[in-house]
Amino acid sequence: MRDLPMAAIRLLGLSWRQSRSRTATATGLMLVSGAAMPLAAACLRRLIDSAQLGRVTEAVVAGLLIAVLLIAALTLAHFAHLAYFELAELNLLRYDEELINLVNGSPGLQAHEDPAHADRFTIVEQEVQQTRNALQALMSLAGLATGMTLTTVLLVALHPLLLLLPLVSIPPLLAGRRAEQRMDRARKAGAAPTRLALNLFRLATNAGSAKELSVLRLRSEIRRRHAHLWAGTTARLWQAHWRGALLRAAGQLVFAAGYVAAVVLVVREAAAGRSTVGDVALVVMLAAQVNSQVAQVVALAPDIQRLTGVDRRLAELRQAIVPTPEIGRFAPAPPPQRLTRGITLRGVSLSYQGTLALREVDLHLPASATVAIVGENGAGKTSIISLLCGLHPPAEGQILIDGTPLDRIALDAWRARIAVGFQDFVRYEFTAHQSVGVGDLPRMDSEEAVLAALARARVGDVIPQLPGGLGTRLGKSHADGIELSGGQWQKLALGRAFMRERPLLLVLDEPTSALDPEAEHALFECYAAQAARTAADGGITVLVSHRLSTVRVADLIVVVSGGRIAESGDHATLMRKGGLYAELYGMQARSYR
Ligand SMILES: Nc1ncnc2c1ncn2[C@@H]1O[C@H](COP(=O)(O)OP(=O)(O)OP(=O)(O)O)[C@@H](O)[C@H]1O
Repeated sequence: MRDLPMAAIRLLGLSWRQSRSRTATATGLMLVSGAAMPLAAACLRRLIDSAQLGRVTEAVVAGLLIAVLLIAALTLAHFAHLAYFELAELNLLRYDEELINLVNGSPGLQAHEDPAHADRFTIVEQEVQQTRNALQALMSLAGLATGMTLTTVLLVALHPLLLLLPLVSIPPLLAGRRAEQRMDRARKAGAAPTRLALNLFRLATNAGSAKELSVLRLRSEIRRRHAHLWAGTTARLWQAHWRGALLRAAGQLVFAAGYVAAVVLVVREAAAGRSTVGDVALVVMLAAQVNSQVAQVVALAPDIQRLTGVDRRLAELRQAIVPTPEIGRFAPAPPPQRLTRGITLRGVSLSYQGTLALREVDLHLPASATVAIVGENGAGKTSIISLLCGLHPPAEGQILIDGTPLDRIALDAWRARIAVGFQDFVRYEFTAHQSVGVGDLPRMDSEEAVLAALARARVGDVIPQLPGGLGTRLGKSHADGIELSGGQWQKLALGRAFMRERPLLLVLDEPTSALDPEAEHALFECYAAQAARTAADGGITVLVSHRLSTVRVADLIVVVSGGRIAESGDHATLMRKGGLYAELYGMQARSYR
């Protein structure tokens, strides 16, 4: 409860910053609309008493005022709605921007991979939508507070005991709060299964997984798991809803008893001749208003109380984002213009949520070299790439770029000198031009740069296959979007990787896995050419591959096994050594025969 005022102030503060005129208009209209009904009741008393005393003019003025106030009570809230509806949309946009920034706020990928963080994000993502209702509820509450204050003043002026009438409105509020806490707990407990169920839903409806699900006949198994998770979450929510409804009903009953007592009290006062007929009418009308005011507050309470949940979880999310590591006494250095020595990993270990994926890796990638990283699935190849790109900090050891530790180099500037084609590349549902162009944002709009990158990557043949050429919209999020094959998407990703012209590090992580052998062959020729361009700046080309025959031309082949460097050297040296590489190479050569 203590957090509620702060959460409300923060939401109103955000609204004020988004649009002062809309906030002021909505609040002003709601305040007037809230005051209108109690004022109309006061005018009614004046009308009845004046009519009894034969004061016609006074009675007519009171009657006209009642009409104006009723119109205000009935219409102003609608005009206020127009203003706060727009405000709520502006707020949502701001929250979305903040969430995008928060999720991408840490320098590495740890925030994305932490399951607790993912849970919190899932909840916040859903709950910020509720700030729309919370803002409406806060505005309505401002009007109600004005109305309730006026009502209380008018009631107390008639009889001090009538002050108890608004007080008996507190039990329903407390009951509402308890009910909402139950719902909050149920939602929190259901976040992880909901995430799993959504994942299964996406799997079951995603075109990409349709083939595999059909062939493996997994559909009913996925449906069964999805239904099971969903049923568990729904049952928990339903139970919390049901108990909450009982609590709220008990609170309302307490108020109903107080209302009956107030009406009886006023009728007795009138019978004793201590009040006028107008006073009786006033109390009957105000008591009914208190009833409806409290009912409205109780109805609004869940929306407002939910605001504390959103606010708290947003604060937790902000705190959970790992701040950019302190550089301490070192100012971040720019990356070198060109590499002269190369990149060195010294005693480097990497862990994912406490599990070691790389152990004590010592490795030197010489400037201008073409390096191949090979090894079995899960050996740790992509983990090495991730370290080089600064996506994960090493748990131990150092990465040196021409002798300067990577953690002392400005990360954004280092990444700007990397060109990369990831194994799990992104399928940007933009135009084909943009999907390639985003590989080098400053030159994104240049058709010449995009075509040159596609040519360097030797994947230019993908463009004539598209109905609208470079302008073709890709993916199903566009009504006229074209879906591409896995290989076509990968070709665009490769073009993207070749957009940056002079990278210090060009990484191609299994770039040919979805391509046909002909495309693969063309590509490897191209790697050699690209490596020569990159090498002019001392740039290093790193290629991760499972196909050993294609990497034999590399200057340095690094064999990774079980998170360690098993051996390294050029093809001839490694074959002479007769170790793991020679064994794997022999096996692959035999299987291709
Ligand atoms: N984000 C992650 N969170 C947790 N564990 C991870 C993550 N990424 C990789 N791992 C684990 O780290 C180990 C090394 O994975 P990595 O992706 O580096 O292997 P790889 O050699 O590139 O494999 P592949 O050839 O299958 O792509 C594996 O055991 C993997 O399960």
